[in-house]
Amino acid sequence: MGRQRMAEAGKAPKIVGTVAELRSAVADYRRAGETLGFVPTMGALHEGHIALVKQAQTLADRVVVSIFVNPTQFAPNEDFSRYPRTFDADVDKLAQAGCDLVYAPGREDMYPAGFSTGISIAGPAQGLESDFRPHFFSGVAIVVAKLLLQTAADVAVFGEKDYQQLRVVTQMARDLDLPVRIVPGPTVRESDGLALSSRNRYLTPEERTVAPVIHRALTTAAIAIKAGAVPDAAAAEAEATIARAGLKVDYVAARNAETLAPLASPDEPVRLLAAAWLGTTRLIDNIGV
Ligand SMILES: Nc1ncnc2c1ncn2[C@@H]1O[C@H](COP(=O)(O)OP(=O)(O)OP(=O)(O)O)[C@@H](O)[C@H]1O
Ligand SMILES: CC(C)(CO)[C@@H](O)C(=O)[O-]
Ligand code: BAL
Repeated sequence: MGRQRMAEAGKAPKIVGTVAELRSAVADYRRAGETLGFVPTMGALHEGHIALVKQAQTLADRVVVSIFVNPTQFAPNEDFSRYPRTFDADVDKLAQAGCDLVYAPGREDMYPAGFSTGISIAGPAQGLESDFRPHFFSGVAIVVAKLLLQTAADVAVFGEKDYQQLRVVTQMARDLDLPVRIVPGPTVRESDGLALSSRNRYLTPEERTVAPVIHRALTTAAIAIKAGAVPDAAAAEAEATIARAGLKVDYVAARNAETLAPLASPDEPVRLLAAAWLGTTRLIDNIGV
């Protein structure tokens, strides 16, 4: 797939809110013989999201971005109600990026009364995030499956920042024969290494100065593993570093980079993944070895 026609940067994208409007806009692209790229988001867009849009533009002729804060992936005690909602600013950023179409469904469009279907995933969904957010991947799976079926995109870009989510979505697309290519987008970071995240705006100025410790500790561990350290020992060392900086660690783990299973042999590809609380903000990050 090559990009034949780029939406004009600065031109407002078309905004649709229902599946019928979305399908009609996508049908126009299809009639013109154009391919479709997709970037699902929960809004509060930052440069990490925009990088995914730009990547999708290199993979398809048209790009649709969804903005939907998905209630089914939040537990009742989590931050659904205070999750940042910045729709107008998001659309401005997408216009600057040359995004063609914004899909912003309402809750009742995605989950009408009587909605009864679920998707349960084992494999890469087991452990890590699931140990601390047991509801999370069933919520992500159902909304991503719906979004992929609604957009009928050829290719969808997911950020490596949410690495386990990327692996889970890749597995689901394969298992369900979804006719879409799932492509990873590299993590965009601040200059001090902190991964861009919509939730970073919850951090106080003091917490913000501490937050890069996660990336620093993972980087140190990755270097140690490359130099021959035992991955689990390097992960434990990173966990201690992050805890010493005052964070409450959910996990730091070295896992098989593809299956996310615990490591069983020395020649597996390794991914280091971490989640930790800084005050009331939960941060996640990961790095390849
Ligand atoms: N720093 C980043 N670099 C690359 N992709 C990212 C980055 N942050 C988020 N993404 C990706 O953007 C997509 C939408 O994510 P989402 O809207 O949840 O943003 P977020 O910043 O991850 O928010 P949150 O703080 O809720 O985790 C996901 O595929 C996610 O992995
Ligand atoms: C993929 C996603 C948009 C599903 O709600 C969300 O989990 C996210 O923003 O990473
Ligand atoms: N970026 C992942 C979405 C979530 O944490 O709910």
